[in-house]
Amino acid sequence: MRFEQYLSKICFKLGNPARYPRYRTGLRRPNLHFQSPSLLSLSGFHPFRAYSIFKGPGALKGNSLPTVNIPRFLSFSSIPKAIIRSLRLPVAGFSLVAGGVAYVGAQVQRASDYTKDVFDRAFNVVDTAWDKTRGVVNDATSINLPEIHMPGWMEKILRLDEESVEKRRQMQLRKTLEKENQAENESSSSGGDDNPAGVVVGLTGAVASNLTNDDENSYEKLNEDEKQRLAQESKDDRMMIFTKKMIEIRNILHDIQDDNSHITLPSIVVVGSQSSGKSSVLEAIVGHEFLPKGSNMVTRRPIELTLVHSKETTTPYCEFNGFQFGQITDFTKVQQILTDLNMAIPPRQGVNDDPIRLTICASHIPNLSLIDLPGYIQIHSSDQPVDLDDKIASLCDKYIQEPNIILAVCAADVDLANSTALKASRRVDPLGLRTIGVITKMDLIPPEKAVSILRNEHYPLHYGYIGVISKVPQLSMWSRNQNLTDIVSSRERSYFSAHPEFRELPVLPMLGIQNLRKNLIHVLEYTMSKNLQYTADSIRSELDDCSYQYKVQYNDRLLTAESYIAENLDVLKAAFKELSQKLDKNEVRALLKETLNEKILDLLAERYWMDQNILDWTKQSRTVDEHWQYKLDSCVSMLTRMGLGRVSTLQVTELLSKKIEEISKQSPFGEHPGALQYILNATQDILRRRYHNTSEQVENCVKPYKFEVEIDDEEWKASRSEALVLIQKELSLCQAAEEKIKKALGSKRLSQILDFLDSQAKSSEPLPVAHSAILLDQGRLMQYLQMRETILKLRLSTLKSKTCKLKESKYLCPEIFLNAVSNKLINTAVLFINIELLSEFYYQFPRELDQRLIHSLTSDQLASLVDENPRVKSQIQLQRKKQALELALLKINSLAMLERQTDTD
Ligand SMILES: Nc1nc2c(ncn2[C@@H]2O[C@H](COP(=O)(O)OP(=O)(O)OP(=O)(O)O)[C@@H](O)[C@H]2O)c(=O)[nH]1
Repeated sequence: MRFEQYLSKICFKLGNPARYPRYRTGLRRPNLHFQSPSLLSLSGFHPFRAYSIFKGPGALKGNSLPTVNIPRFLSFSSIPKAIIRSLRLPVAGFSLVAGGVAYVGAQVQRASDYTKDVFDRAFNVVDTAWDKTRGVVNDATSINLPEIHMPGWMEKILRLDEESVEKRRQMQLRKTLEKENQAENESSSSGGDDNPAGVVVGLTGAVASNLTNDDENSYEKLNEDEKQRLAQESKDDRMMIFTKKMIEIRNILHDIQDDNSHITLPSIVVVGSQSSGKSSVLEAIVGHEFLPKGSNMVTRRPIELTLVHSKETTTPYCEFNGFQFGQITDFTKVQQILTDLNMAIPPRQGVNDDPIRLTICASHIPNLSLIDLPGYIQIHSSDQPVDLDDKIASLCDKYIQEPNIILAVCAADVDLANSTALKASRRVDPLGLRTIGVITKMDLIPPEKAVSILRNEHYPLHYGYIGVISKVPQLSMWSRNQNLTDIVSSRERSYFSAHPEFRELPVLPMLGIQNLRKNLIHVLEYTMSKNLQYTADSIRSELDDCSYQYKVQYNDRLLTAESYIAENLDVLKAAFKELSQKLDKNEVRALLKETLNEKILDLLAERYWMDQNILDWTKQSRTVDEHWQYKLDSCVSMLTRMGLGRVSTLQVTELLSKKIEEISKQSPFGEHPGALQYILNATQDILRRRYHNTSEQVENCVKPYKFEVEIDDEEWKASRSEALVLIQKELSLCQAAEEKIKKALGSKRLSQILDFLDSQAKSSEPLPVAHSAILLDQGRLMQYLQMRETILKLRLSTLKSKTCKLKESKYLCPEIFLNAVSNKLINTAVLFINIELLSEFYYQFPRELDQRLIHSLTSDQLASLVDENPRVKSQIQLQRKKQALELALLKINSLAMLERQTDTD
């Protein structure tokens, strides 16, 4: 190949072969593309520059060598029952007494604190277990649900309003009084960190041990109303905790769910016609205006809302899951983001089923999971798709399936018979068992008609209807921060109390946002609880499947992004070590030698072989006059002033970059373009940092040679041998080129062409052209090569002669002297390149890799790097899914276990 290029280059310039001092193309010139822009700018190397040397003597001037570039069967409220029923245990009597008295007594405070703590453990034991492996499912748990605090309910938990429990408590109390200490011990030993039920039993015992008869008497002193109020509060708190836990589980499962997943945890899905008042209802529930508003169908994507009750949160905040907006406390901003995200769906598309996930955390909101959907439409505008109504209907149908609860929002001023929401809900829930009807705009119809709708006579629903007046009033500047729920409730109270029709008892609980909120909490909790076992079974089944796949496909080998990258780094570092042993001083020397040999040959060709007197001078006179002295001195000057510092440093940096790229591509990082880029950047950065220093050092140290080069005999001898090899190689190349032309044209035709060219040269008149221009070019090239062969042979014989044995004959044997000079330059350059560049690079590179690929990357960056390899990506995804399912199962089992124990008791 090199040979063809060599020939083609010559042919390129064939018009005047005599202008080409060497027919070498400089192919051995390094292809120096240093990626650093700054170094590139230093380069100045042009791919065709090699030709410039053919442009005559002057062309070489200034040319240095190329430069180096997320009715229930068992109520959760039975969890505390479980505790009460556990009072049948010897220790239990104490516990119940303690529960009643805990509310009022000072001792109770200590007991209840302990109880909270232990119950927390009962619920959160899985959290602890999970903590050990957390990190892998960071994404699933990325919503930072606030820490669960048992808000006073554990202080009240033992005070249940159920008579049977109270009787049992009395009986058990008598039985167990004498065995107090023993019970305490037993209960203590029955508790365990890893068994939630055990923890419950343990905690009651622990509480019991802290209580006295005085405490019980205090509880007895409470009147019935007080007891009922406390019991209700306790229930509400329990529900809240349960729902929150379930929402947590839902969030864990959210990110790992795919099309094959059958696990669904219930949410409340809000459906209704456009402008029926869905957003107003949701905002009244949340207490803030945050949903997109406008006439042009502003809800185009499902909005999955997770409401998280957090007592400690003084300033409510929102988080968009899957976005890096952080915690947003300004609800106007939330509204703007939601509007933008919705409006990003072009009208031509209509709706999109990719949900926006938003979590709202506040002290005044319940734990709820709600989904807002685009409103059903009757007609579409010209820029909307003709089948938009179908698209919305099918999107809503997707969400209103079991086990979700349907919140069918109907405006009171529209006949219920025409409610699209009710029609849709009836299709999937014909008995109306999981549909709640919300009648908005109650203020727009006569009270008697409103009451008639609420009586649930025409379109009965299991959970009935709730009438609201949810219109959000125009808020003044100073009332903007006020809780919207309070404002709406207050306006509702004024309206409903002003109309006697609403004062009838059966109707009262069916009115107002507050009642709607309470109903939603109860229905969601009930539905979740009802589905608890089914959900647990689904998770278990999916986990089994997932574990099986993991074992079969990956032999249960744990893989994390960190460990994967670390392992690959080890492989790369091993290859790097090998490289550093190979690419040593000798390698650099060979590289520079090749470069300088090219330079010498170019100089010889230009300065000597093109000289018309070379043949005579070599054959006959061999005199050293000024002419020939000047030639050698200028060649030495060209060699020593070629910018060796820059050239050699760039060549070595280029070689290093190339080698690092090669070993990186051969390493497992070869399948990670992103990681490769980090590696290459690290390489470039180190080399860039070392470049200037090294090149300066080399340049400074070769400076003396610009003025004087002293050669000893040994050096001369070695250089002579090398020069012979060099010229011999050049001769071989020349002969091979001739042979090639001969083969291509044939001997006969070639000699005809050569004869013609000879005759033409001798004739004063132009001869008739007997050959094509291409053939004539080939002939001229042949003449040129033959002449060069002759010169090279003569030079070889001179170099072999006695004359060239002595260093004093340097002007007669320039090839040897130039070779000796190049050796001196190379030795100096190699010395400093080795110290300033190679050693430093070999030290810094592995450390730079650790820094860039381990220490500096965020977990997201790390994950996206690892995901570049589809095989590893699917392994980590399956592993993440497995771990998320395990966590979800642990959490749901802890809830189910407490319920089962209560049932057994
Ligand atoms: N009088 C009265 N107006 C209400 C009531 N609830 C909502 N509105 C008004 O009805 C209009 C539509 O309310 P939205 O809450 O935006 O209805 P929507 O169903 O969310 O509308 P889309 O998102 O467009 O489907 C707004 O002008 C509200 O102010 C209400 O109880 N009484």
